[in-house]
Amino acid sequence: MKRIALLGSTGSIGTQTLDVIRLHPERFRITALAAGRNVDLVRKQIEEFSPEIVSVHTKEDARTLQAEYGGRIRIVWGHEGLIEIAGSSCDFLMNAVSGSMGLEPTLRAIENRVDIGIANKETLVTAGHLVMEKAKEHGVRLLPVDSEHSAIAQCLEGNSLKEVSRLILTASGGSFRDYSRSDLDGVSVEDALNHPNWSMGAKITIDSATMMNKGFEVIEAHWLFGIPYERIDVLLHKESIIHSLVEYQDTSVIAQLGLPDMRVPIQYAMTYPERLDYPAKESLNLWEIGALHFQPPDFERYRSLRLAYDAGRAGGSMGAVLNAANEQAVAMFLDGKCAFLEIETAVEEALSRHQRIEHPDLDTILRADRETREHVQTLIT
Ligand SMILES: NC(=O)C1=CN([C@@H]2O[C@H](COP(=O)(O)OP(=O)(O)OC[C@H]3O[C@@H](n4cnc5c(N)ncnc54)[C@H](OP(=O)(O)O)[C@@H]3O)[C@@H](O)[C@H]2O)C=CC1
Ligand SMILES: CC(=O)[C@@H](O)[C@H](O)COP(=O)(O)O
Ligand SMILES: [Mn+2]
Repeated sequence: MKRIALLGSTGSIGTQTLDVIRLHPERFRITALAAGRNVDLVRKQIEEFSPEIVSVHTKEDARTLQAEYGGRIRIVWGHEGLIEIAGSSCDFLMNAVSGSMGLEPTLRAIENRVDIGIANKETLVTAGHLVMEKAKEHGVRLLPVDSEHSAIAQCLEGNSLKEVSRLILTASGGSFRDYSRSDLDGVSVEDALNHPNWSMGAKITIDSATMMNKGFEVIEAHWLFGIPYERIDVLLHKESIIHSLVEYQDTSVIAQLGLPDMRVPIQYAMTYPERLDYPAKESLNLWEIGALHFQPPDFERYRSLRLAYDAGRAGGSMGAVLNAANEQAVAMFLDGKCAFLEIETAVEEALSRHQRIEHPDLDTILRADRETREHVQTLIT
């Protein structure tokens, strides 16, 4: 029985992780849950999964839940609560919170020597160097949950990284993939949230529409697989059937395919190196799909993708600034405080103003994150 702690239990990846656990009750048991503000859903999850410890965002919600559950469950709260869940007694941590708030819990779980299912890509964008170094030091595996990275890990199975010539990440193009740059002027939040292939949380759906999501995934792939940026490519593929590809030095290309369903990579991360049956399965019939389409990305149209490549290559503190500026600007777009195109303008401005720091430690990263958010607020308001 694998004991699972889950960060972000009320979100898109969190609820799908619980779906996987429901499919295999003999294999998995939830020991800890962490959520934000959705207390009604957390209550239902407590009733169904009987965790030993639960974290919520506010002290008030924690008090209410503690009064309801008495001594049966320990209720913690806030950022410290998330870190406590990551350090709790378990065999596997699924990190499915959104944003750089996932960084410190990831580092705590590594110290706790548990394998980590890493959905929270912002952790690696912000401080991939710290995370990978610490994971190596403590012998902890970071198992990719992101569909592209799960695909790459599957394409690498049984082969040597030394023989890889290129990683090719597929990209749907997001909600505005058929728009020209001038069409993006004044697009609404509602339209931006309408992803053609995937149902996901709001923040990643906006990242997908700007293609910052793909830029983040390039950085994520660099850290997870140790491949330099000049050998990581992005390929537009609007059907999201091929989840990514690996080219080997003999020019053979291995791809992983499947219908867009995040429960498949979630389950693979949780059972790796085994593959379990997927009882909810719907087979991929390529004849039903008909045709698959491919296009190279236009870096002028998708400027965020270029910004991410540049920040990744520059390294040091640039990833933290890229992520924090983007998080702040996306939150403001979702709140109706700025236009869609202002997201990338704010990120570009934050990156150009920042004095790059070579080997930032955790405090330096957290300071860069905080200062960048403050700076973006002044840029937009
Ligand atoms: N969704 C997807 O298909 C994919 C997601 N990812 C990555 O996975 C991560 C999660 O994405 P997704 O599931 O879509 O995001 P969601 O927005 O759907 O979920 C975010 C989760 O984090 C919780 N949360 C928010 N604020 C806080 C806080 N202050 N303290 C503690 N918990 C908090 C939310 O709780 P609450 O709702 O209770 O407030 C919710 O449980 C992201 O990094 C994303 O990039 C990667 C690939 C695919
Ligand atoms: C499901 C998943 O992994 C998302 O990150 C997805 O990749 C978003 O799609 P695009 O960024 O390709 O639009
Ligand atoms: Mn992805």
